[in-house]
This record gives sequence, structure tokens and C-alpha cells, in this order.
Amino acid sequence: MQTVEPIEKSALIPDALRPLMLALAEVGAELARTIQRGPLGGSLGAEVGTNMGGDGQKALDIMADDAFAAKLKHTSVRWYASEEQDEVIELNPKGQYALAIDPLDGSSNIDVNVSIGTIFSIFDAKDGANASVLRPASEQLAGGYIIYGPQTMLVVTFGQGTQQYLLEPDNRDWVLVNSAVKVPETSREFAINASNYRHWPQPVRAYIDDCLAGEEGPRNANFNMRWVASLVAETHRILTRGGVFLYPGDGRKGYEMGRLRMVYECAPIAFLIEQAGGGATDGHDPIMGKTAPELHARTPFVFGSTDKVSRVAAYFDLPEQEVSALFGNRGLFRA
Ligand SMILES: O=P(O)(O)OC[C@H]1O[C@](O)(COP(=O)(O)O)[C@@H](O)[C@@H]1O
Ligand SMILES: [Mg+2]
Ligand SMILES: [Mg+2]
Repeated sequence: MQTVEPIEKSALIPDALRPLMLALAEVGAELARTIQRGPLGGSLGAEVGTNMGGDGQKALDIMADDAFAAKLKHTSVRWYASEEQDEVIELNPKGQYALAIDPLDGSSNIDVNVSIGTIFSIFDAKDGANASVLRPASEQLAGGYIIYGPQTMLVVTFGQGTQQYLLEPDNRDWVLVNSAVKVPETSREFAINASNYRHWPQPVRAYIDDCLAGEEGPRNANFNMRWVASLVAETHRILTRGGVFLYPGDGRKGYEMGRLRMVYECAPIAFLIEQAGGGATDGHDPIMGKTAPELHARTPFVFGSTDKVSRVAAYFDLPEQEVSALFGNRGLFRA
């Protein structure tokens, strides 16, 4: 559905959250301009340190974190839980919301001019910093992302469907362009970092093997593969043309629970994907029913068209020896 309405007037944003959403959108628009100016491989993409999650930090990771924290201090955000901060910090002691954020997602793509983004999640604030964000993903008030790509877009849910706003390049206004995004069911595309094949658990290998076998395999169909290495870009593609994304736990040290973080990556993406009619699990259980044990905790993540996400879960539900047997006889999945 194509409508054009300025974000300030959008009836789809709850009034109580509007100032906070406008603040996020304003910082997003400023960041989009900073990114467009570059230099991407120079001062923006330079390595500057390591965060709590053990990831290298680029200059733009820190700039984005500083920009969001500085702006949100003047809003109703009490607790600010960022990928780039060791702990949840208090911004406005009188604020009634908690905001979890991945200020810059897809850092490895900064220098190569590939889409990157910001992911955010909003809860109502509790008295405790951690208690405000370490809670079931289903308690989120909002989940969304801003993508800095050929177009800058804001995609968000408040629990009543998923909406898309475009940053108009001429007048720099955010306008509503899709009030009810729906994940298409028909795509034959999967996204996974295939360089980790040898480390994957057997159900993931079996699932991908069956996709790769194409028309000659148990799926009787050819599949295409994409891996951008920016979660926001993979999400945007899946919202646009369907498919499935997998970042499973694997055998590498530190990757037992995959790579993606529950609080500020998986929970908000799961929320907006479900609100767009898709599915999101940790392989078997819905992400929306899960609670992170600590701020930077990781979780395996599978999301996309519901039939594909359910199919992955079916591979995980089989006893290990039966998944292994499938390598010899895939008849079970011919249906
Ligand atoms: O390099 P890998 O292992 O394929 O991981 C790619 C994933 O890592 C991420 O870049 C992690 O996010 P950050 O850039 O915010 O750390 C995701 O956007 C992406 O899906
Ligand atoms: Mg990220
Ligand atoms: Mg990040």
C-alpha cells in the first residue's frame, strides 16, 4: 500500500512515542548525511577499539552511539542499552522508556559502501537498568531499524503491523511509504554465511544441503543465495521479497550461540518480521518468547517467510541420528 504522509503526522505512531521516534529519525537523517560524505575507508571506517561483545569498533560505531545518546538524553528515554556500551546507562532519570540499540549495524561494510543501519527496541522503563531490557521480547513497545543504503529508510512496528518511512532526499523529510509491509511467501532465497559450513550443527547443514541440491534434491526446486553481512540489509531484502535468514550457533569458540545479540539485534527484528507476517526463531523456539540473560547475550537466529522458518525448525526437531540419516534418504522432506 503506497501512501505519502510525513512522519510527524503519522497516526501509526503512538502519540506517547512520537517525540522519541522523531529524535531517532533526526539522528538517523544526520548519520545518513555523514555516511554519504565519507570518507568511508578513512576516518569513518577506521578501527578504534573493541566492544564488550568482543567485536572490533569502527569510528562510525562510536560516532553513531555518541549521536544517539546525546540526542536521546533530551527525550523520555531513561535507560540506554547500547552494543557499544559495557552496561545500560541512565540518560533521563525522569524518562519512562528504555531503549536498546545497535547504533551501527554491519560495521564490516562501512568502508566498502554497502548498506548499513541502526537497530532499536523500545520498552517501558522499570526501576532497574537491567530489568528494563532483560525481559521477554514480547514486551517490546516498538522494534525497528534505519537502513543507510541507496535509499535511507526507517522500518518500525509498534505491534500493529510494520511500517516503512523514506527519507526524502530533496527536503530531508521522513514520509510514510508503506503502512503494512508483508513478507512475501514465494521466494526461493536463503541467506547464511556459508564459509562456516564445517562448523554448523547437523540440522543446519542438512537444511542447506537440501536447498543446494536444487531440482534434483528433496525440495524439487532451485534456490538462490545472498549474504550481505549487514543484518539490516538482509532484513530489508526479506521484507521486500521473502526468503529465510540463518545465523545459527556453531562450533567456533565464542559462537556457540551464533553471532547476533538478542536485546538490540534479534528481538527488534523478530518483532517487526512477525508483525509483517513472517516468523523468527532461535532455530526452534520463537524469539518473541525469549529473554536475554545479559545485555550482550547472543542467540542463534532464523527468520523470514513462515513456511521456511518452520521447515528449519522441523530439521532441528528431528533426533540427531535421523538428521544424519537424511543425508542418505531425504524422502521425509519430499512432501
Ligand atoms: O561477518 P559475519 O560472521 O558473516 O556476520 C555478519 C553479521 O554481523 C553483523 O555485522 C553484526 O552486527 P555489528 O556490525 O553491529 O556488530 C550483522 O549485521 C551481520 O548479519
Ligand atoms: Mg549489528
Ligand atoms: Mg553494531
